[in-house]
Amino acid sequence: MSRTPVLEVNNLSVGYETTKGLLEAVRKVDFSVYENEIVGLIGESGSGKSTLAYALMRLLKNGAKVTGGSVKVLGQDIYNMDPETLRKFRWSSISMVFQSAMNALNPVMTVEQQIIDTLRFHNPNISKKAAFEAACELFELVRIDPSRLKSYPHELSGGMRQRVVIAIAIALKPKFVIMDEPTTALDVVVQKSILDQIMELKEQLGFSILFISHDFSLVSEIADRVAVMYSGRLVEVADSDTLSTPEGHHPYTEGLIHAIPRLTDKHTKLRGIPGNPPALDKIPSGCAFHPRCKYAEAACFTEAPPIVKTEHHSIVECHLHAKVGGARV
Ligand SMILES: Nc1ncnc2c1ncn2[C@@H]1O[C@H](COP(=O)(O)OP(=O)(O)OP(=O)(O)O)[C@@H](O)[C@H]1O
Repeated sequence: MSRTPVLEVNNLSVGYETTKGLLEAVRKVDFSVYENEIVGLIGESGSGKSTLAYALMRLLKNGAKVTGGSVKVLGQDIYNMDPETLRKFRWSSISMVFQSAMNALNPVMTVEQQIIDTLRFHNPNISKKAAFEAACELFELVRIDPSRLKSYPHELSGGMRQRVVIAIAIALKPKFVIMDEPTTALDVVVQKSILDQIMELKEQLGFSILFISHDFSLVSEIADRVAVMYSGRLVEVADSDTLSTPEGHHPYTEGLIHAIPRLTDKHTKLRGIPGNPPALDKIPSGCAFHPRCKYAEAACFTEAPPIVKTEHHSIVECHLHAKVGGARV
């Protein structure tokens, strides 16, 4: 069965202008997200997840720029769009839930005004009454009583604020939503209820999600597929079911799996990954993960690893997997 991609990323590189020159934080990344799919993007802090997300929205901040490759959303290359087409396309076809709700919302405007502004921005002719009704409907969708529309962001709880940000992201019924750590700042109970809600909204409205997080267990629970990022590269892309098997993965993925605390393993010591991810100006030669990899061999120090398909249905970028017979892709 052929699936329709909502996002196609080809050979994408993104760099930052720094005092040390242009340094790449995303390095030749390829992946797709299909209709109705949730793809999780995980990796330690600094692996390039947010840089990639902002590049997909064409919202890179000053000092950051795409240095190669392409991004297609619903078949359209967003870097070939003129500003007016992009303005209409963003939020109505692709939208984003940012990491911090407090930063995403304007503190001196009521949330009603912020939702109505989003609706008006794309449909200037919408009547006051229709915009208000649409805002009430959105609040009901994200399970906030519409009476709270008159509130300012600081008058709402953290969970409610994040729900408002989600309401704004889905206001124009986009087909693809990027969620950058949408629940990180919330306690686990609120986190769970927001995740359940995201899943419900996805079913109801039929959008695809790129869900960014550094929480491996959370991502493998909600995503259909998971992409693992390390030092600007996607080192493994696997079905979530495949990730429940601790073996057969990229050594970095294996390390992330072993670092997950499990309630049933009361007496098992957690095994973290030794060392830290490299700085952008100190990316190791060969495989960037080799200084932290317990399996590293001579080739890993000098040669870029091949991308191979493993018997566990993952695509991994690793010399080790190529050696044990994975098919190169
Ligand atoms: N404005 C900037 N100038 C230079 N380097 C930057 C800038 N912003 C981010 N970086 C670097 O780019 C790399 C990727 O950062 P990015 O924020 O995309 O990672 P991340 O995986 O999203 O991390 P986190 O989970 O902490 O948000 C890091 O090495 C970071 O230090």
